[in-house]
Amino acid sequence: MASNIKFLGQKLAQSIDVDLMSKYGYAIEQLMELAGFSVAESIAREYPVGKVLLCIGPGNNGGDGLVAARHLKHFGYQPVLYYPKQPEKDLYRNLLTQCGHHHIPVVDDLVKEITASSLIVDAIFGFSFKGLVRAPFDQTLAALREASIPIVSVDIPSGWDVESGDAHGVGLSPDMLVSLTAPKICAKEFRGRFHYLGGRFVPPEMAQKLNIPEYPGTSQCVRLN
Ligand SMILES: NC(=O)C1=CN([C@@H]2O[C@H](COP(=O)(O)OP(=O)(O)OC[C@H]3O[C@@H](n4cnc5c(N)ncnc54)[C@H](OP(=O)(O)O)[C@@H]3O)[C@@H](O)[C@H]2O)[C@@H](O)CC1
Ligand SMILES: [K+]
Repeated sequence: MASNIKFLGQKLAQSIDVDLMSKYGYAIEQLMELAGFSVAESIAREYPVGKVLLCIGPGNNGGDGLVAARHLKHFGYQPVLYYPKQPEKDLYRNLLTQCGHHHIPVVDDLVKEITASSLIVDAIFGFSFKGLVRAPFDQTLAALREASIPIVSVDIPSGWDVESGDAHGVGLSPDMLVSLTAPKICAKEFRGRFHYLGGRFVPPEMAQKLNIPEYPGTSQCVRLN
């Protein structure tokens, strides 16, 4: 590990998120844009341009995926979205509209798209995931577990408990994990090749408490392993 960075439990991760949007004055759109941008940059550092299947969940982890898709398109990748549960919320609708105007299609046949892609982005569940995976995402995770292409997980490997990891044995085994703000406790169990940190929006007071490493130059991400 590159620094003595703090690993966050579920409650602490959620309270940091609240602090960023109250005490520190951020809007969720700003945080999400920088989070998703950092995911796209982490991917661009390690994987060649190609077709990327982004699996989008119903919360803000999914929002990060929608942002990452748009930046990946600008970087020359061919993103497609699998988005089985689309909440009626302006935040996500606007991000989806932006993807539409970037000619990023929404696809239905997950198994077919896995076969046609060179990389999967898991933006299904983040730090608010709890309990056993409910439908329709139980089926989604089952299909993704069968995939033979690399998976990049945003913040948490989906299906993993935020603190105890893949306690039920139904979670994904990503090749890359992009932790946002700071890694969650489950990231100690990460066995993939690339562990990155993104979300370069942490104010110095908070960065010091969490032992966030220096981001190099103008980069939005820093490798942790
Ligand atoms: N400060 C930061 O670092 C920032 C972090 N950001 C990102 O936000 C992420 C956290 O987002 P979040 O709080 O919206 O929750 P998230 O994990 O996406 O999931 C919630 C959804 O999942 C669902 N759900 C839950 N359990 C389930 C189950 N067992 N089976 C099925 N469904 C289940 C739940 O459904 P519900 O329980 O409400 O029915 C709800 O719809 C964080 O990880 C990071 O990626 C950035 O965007 C901004 C800055
Ligand atoms: K995820």
